[in-house]
Amino acid sequence: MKTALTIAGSDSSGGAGIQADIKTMMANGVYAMSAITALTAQNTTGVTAIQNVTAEFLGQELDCIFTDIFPDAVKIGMVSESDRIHMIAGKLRQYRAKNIVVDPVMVATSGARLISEEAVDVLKEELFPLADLLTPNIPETEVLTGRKIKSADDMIEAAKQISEQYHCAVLCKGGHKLNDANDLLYVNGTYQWFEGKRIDNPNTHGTGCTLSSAITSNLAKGFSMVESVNRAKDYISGALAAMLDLGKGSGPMDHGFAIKNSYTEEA
Ligand SMILES: Nc1ncnc2c1ncn2[C@@H]1O[C@H](COP(=O)(O)OP(=O)(O)OP(=O)(O)O)[C@@H](O)[C@H]1O
Ligand SMILES: Cc1ncc(COP(=O)(O)O)c(N)n1
Repeated sequence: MKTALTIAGSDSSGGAGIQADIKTMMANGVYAMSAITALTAQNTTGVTAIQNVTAEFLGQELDCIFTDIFPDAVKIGMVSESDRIHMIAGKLRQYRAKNIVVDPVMVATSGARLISEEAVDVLKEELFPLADLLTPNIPETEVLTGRKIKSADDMIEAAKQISEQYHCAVLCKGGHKLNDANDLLYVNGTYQWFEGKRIDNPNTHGTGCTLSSAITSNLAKGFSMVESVNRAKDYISGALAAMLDLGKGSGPMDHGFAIKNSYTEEA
C-alpha cells in the first residue's frame, strides 16, 4: 500500500486540517500518517483557540515517521510559527522527502488567521523551494505575488510568477472568488485549466485541505502531476456534491461519499 503524510493542524470539528487530510487519504486509497503542528479548538463557525506543539516535539513526530514508514508523498498545511517551519524544512531535507505538496494555509474560511505574519516569509524562504506543488487560493496568491487577481489572465500571470520563483508547479484555486470553480495548474512552463461546475453548497469548510490531500494521495500512487490534480478535482467535486449539511456555520464535506459498503450502512 502506498503511504502519505500530512503535516498540519488538528481541527476539532473534523472538517479541515489533519482530520480532513486523513479522511481524504483513506478515501483515495493510501495509508495516512500525521505530524500535528497545532491543536485548534474550532467548529464550523470559527476558531476559538490555537495551541501549537513545540518545534522540538514536531521534530520528534517527523523522526518517528521517516525512520519507520517512509511516506511516498507529503502534504503540508497549517504551520503557524517560524521555528516549526524551520524544523519541517530541516527534516524534509534530512530525509530527502519526495512528492511534497505545500498548501500555504493563511486564513480559514471562517476568517481566523492561521499563520503569523513573519512566518509567511519563512514559509516562502524555507518550504516553497522544497515543494513539488504549491496550492494557493486567490487571496493567498495575491499575498504571495503582491498582485490583485481580478481575471483568469491574472491567475495565469501570478501562477507563472510563483512557479518561476520557486521552481515548482503551482495550482491557483479559483473556488472562492473568480468565475466557476476553475483552478489553474502551471507546470513545466505551461498552464492548464481544471474546470469545475460551481456546486451550490455553502458547506465548504476544509475544501483546500481536502483538495491538496487528494492530490498528495494521487502523487503517492504514482500518477503524474496533471493526472493527480485531475483526479483530486473529481474527488472534491463529488465530496461537495454529496451535500452533507452539519453544524451551524460553513459545514464539512462528505469525504466518504464514494465508500459505500456493508460497514457504512445505518441500522
Ligand atoms: N462551491 C464550489 N463548487 C465546486 N468546487 C468548489 C467550490 N468551492 C471550492 N471549490 C473547489 O474546491 C477546491 C478548493 O478551493 P478553495 O478555493 O475553496 O480552496 P481554499 O480557499 O484553500 O479552501 P479553504 O476553504 O480550505 O481555505 C478547488 O478545486 C475549488 O475549485
Ligand atoms: C487546522 C486547520 N487547517 C486548515 C484550515 C483551513 O481550512 P478552511 O479554510 O476550509 O477552514 C482550518 N480551518 N483548520
